[in-house]
Amino acid sequence: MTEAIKRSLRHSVAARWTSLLIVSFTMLCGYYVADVMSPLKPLIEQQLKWTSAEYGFFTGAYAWFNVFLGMLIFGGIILDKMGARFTGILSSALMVAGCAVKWWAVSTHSLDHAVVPLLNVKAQVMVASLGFAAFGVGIEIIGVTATKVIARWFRGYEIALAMGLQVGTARIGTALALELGAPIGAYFKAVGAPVLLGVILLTIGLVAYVFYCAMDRKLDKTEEESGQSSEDEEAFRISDIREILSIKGFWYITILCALFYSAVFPFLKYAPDLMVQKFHVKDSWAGAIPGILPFATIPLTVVFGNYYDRKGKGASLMIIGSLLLVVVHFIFTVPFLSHWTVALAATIVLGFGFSLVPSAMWPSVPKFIPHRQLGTAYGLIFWTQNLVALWGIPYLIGYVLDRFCITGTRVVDGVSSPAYNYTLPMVIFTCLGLLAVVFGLLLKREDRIKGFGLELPCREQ
Ligand SMILES: C[C@H](NC(=O)[C@@H](N)CCCCN)C(=O)O
Repeated sequence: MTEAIKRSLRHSVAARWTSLLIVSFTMLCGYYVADVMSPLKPLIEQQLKWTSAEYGFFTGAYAWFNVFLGMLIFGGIILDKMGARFTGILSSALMVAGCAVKWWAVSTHSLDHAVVPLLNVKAQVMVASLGFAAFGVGIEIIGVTATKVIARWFRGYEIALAMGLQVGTARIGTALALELGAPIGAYFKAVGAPVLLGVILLTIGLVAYVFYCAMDRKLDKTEEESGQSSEDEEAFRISDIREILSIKGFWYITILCALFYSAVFPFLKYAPDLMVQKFHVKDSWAGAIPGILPFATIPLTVVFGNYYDRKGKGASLMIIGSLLLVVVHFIFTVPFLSHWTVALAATIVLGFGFSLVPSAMWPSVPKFIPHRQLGTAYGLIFWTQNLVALWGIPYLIGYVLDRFCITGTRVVDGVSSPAYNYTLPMVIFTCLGLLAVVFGLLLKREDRIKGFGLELPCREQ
């Protein structure tokens, strides 16, 4: 056997980075579609005559199947049992199909005036929501798949930088959605136009992933030839779930993830309204300051990922990131700090927190979970995150706002809507951040006891 055959493909710099480029592109397309409806809310209300409650129903559909049908947990298990090629293609195809259904629902007139019996929900809202729910399964499972793919290719190399680059690239999708969604919709005078662009992007993402599959097959072959595939090929057993759940560090990182993202993702959903209600920003500029966040995280996630690779300190980075979150939310809580420049400065600091934690969290999991169980482990983490951060907390904040925070009525262009005091929701977000710090500290202590190596560099020196 020649030396060239003996070496696994993952030792090739070009192959490693090409694989990263391809899966990151597929993720970018997914994040575009995940966020493209947010800037379209006013157009949806004008053209499709959806109410805010209907928009909220649709937005929440993202997590329906993931959480209540346990699709994320099954997805992780399928990934470990069937591999990245099967799971990646399946989830990419699901994203395309889900987005196509959503596009059809918001573009057709055949659903006009139809209502779903018993549920009393407009048929258009329901069909769009079901499409979004299917898409939600696809994007979350491809997220787990991409993370496991990167862990495989970059083990012993720049794993945190690679994961940071993947998350940073995906956030370009979010930034594109926030920046381009409304102008495209307005230009074509159709909510469906930016969604159709999403279907096209996802189809290109699927084709790109098919190319990745060829590389993955080649990687399998070279790993086999070089005798490095034993761990990966050991079959996944259902009892592995028990094994994963018996690791205290796994629980700490899962709870930290749920708490941290609960103080970020739902906050972002309400941030434009907070800007208007507390910081007296004009309605038409409501999204301008929160919109800075994805841009700030794109380079920062990469910088902190690179730092983790070279210097380590993963648990400390997660604690610092969570602390920044506490500081930012506390600033948003203080009633007299209401100048827009305060909001701008706080959002920039939030960008640091929102980069520090993801760039240290995701590459830390392979330090204490074996590769063959990684899909299941990430699936369980994402499931908990979906349950708490993408479904439970947004619902709780909406309830708290309606029940305890209405202070009067705002009238804009002759249209009246409730005026809210955001102090209580911001106290909740601050507490979530504080709890995230506590679980970060617990994780760091567990790392010291068990020696996971979270404070050590990821890159073999
Ligand atoms: C890597 C991580 N991904 C997630 O948290 C996903 N479960 C949610 C994706 C939401 C897309 N707007 C991240 O994005 O930090």
